[in-house]
Amino acid sequence: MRLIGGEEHKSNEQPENENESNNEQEEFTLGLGLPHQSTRLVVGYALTSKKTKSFLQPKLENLARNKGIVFVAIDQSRPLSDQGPFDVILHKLFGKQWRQILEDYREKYPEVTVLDPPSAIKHVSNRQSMLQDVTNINLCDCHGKVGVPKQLVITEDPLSIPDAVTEAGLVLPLVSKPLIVDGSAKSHLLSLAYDQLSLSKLDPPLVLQEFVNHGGVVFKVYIVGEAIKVVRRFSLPDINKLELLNNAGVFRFPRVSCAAASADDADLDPSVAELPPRPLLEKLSRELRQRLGLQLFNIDMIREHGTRDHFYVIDINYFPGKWNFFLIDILNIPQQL
Ligand SMILES: Nc1ncnc2c1ncn2[C@@H]1O[C@H](COP(=O)(O)OP(=O)(O)OP(=O)(O)O)[C@@H](O)[C@H]1O
Ligand SMILES: O=P(O)(O)O[C@H]1[C@H](O)[C@H](O)[C@H](OP(=O)(O)O)[C@@H](OP(=O)(O)O)[C@@H]1O
Ligand SMILES: [Mg+2]
Ligand SMILES: [Mg+2]
Repeated sequence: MRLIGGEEHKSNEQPENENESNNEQEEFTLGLGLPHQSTRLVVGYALTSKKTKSFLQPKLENLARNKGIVFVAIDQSRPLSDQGPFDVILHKLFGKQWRQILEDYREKYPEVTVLDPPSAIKHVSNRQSMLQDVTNINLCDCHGKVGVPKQLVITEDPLSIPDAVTEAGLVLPLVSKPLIVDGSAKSHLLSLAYDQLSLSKLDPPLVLQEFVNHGGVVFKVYIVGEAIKVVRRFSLPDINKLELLNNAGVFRFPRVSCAAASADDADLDPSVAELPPRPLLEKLSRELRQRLGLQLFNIDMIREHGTRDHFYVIDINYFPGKWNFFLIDILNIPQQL
C-alpha cells in the first residue's frame, strides 16, 4: 500500500531498467486491479468536456504514453461496441442512459475493466447511501476511530423539518446538503442552519448533517486503487455556543474546501493539522474500496476538535478532480526514486 501525500511514502524498490515501462505500467494497472498488459493499455474515456480538460492534461497523456498507456476519447454519439477495442473504460458521466450503455457493454465485453461500475458510482451519488458503509468498519488497532455525523434525510414537506429534527434528536448547528450528487453545481449548494424554525425554508430532497467542530481543516483522502494521497484543505470554522445563541437562520455557503483552499502549506496548529494515522487510512481505504466496489474516489475526513484520534467522514466523491495529479504521482514515482 503506498501513501502519497502530505507525508510522501516512497517505495524503496528500484525499477529494472530493461523493462522499466512494463514495471511502471504494472504499478498503475495492478494498483487499480487492472489487467497487466506487456505491450500497451488502451484506456477509453467518457468524461464531460470540463472534466476532460481538467483531467487529461498533456503532462498526464505524455507520461502515460511513455508507459504504454494510451487514452482514447469515446464518441458518445456512436455505439460503444463499434469503438475500441479497449482494455479499460474510464468514465464519469451521469444519467440512466449512459449507465445502461455501460452495463450492456460490460455484458458483452466482461474482460474490459470499467472504472468504475455504474452501480457502485450510483451508490455514492446519494449522500445517505454514500456514508452507510463507513459506520460498521472495524478499525480497532488502527490508532483512531472513524464515524459519520448524525444525519437525517428529508424528502417531503419542508414544513415538517423542524419536528423531524426534534424527533431524530439532531443537535444544531446543522449542515444541509442536496441528497443527490450529480456533478451539477446545484448538488454542491450547502447551507448552515443555526436554528430549528428556519429549517422549514430548506428545499428537499436533502440531508441534514450535524456540524462537527474540527478546527477549520478538512483532510481530503484520495484513493486511486492501492495508492492513497492526503491533502489538507481549509474548511468551515468552528462554531461556539455563543455564536450559536447569537445567530438565527439558514445561510448558504460557498465551496469552502475546493482545490484553491489548500492548507498544506498553512501555518496551522499541529493538533489540527496532523494527518490521520496511516494505518487508519490504509484500513479505511481497503475496506471502502471493497465495500463500495470503487477504485477511484476521495473521502473527506474531519478530526473532532479537541480529540487526537476521533474522525468523521462527511463526504465521499467519485473520481474527484485531483485524480490526474495522483495518476502522475503513481506513474512517475519510479522516476523520482
Ligand atoms: N458535518 C460537517 N461538519 C463540519 N463541517 C462540514 C460538515 N459537512 C460539510 N462541512 C463543511 O462543508 C464543506 C463541504 O461539505 P461536503 O464535502 O459534504 O460538500 P460537497 O459539495 O460534497 O463538496 P465536494 O464534493 O466539493 O468535496 C466541507 O469541506 C466542510 O468544510
Ligand atoms: O477538490 P477536488 O478537485 O477533489 O473537488 C472535486 C469534488 O470533490 C467533487 O468530486 C467534484 O465532482 P462532483 O461531486 O461530481 O461535482 C469534482 O468535480 P469534477 O468536475 O472534477 O468531477 C471536484 O473536482
Ligand atoms: Mg467534500
Ligand atoms: Mg462531495
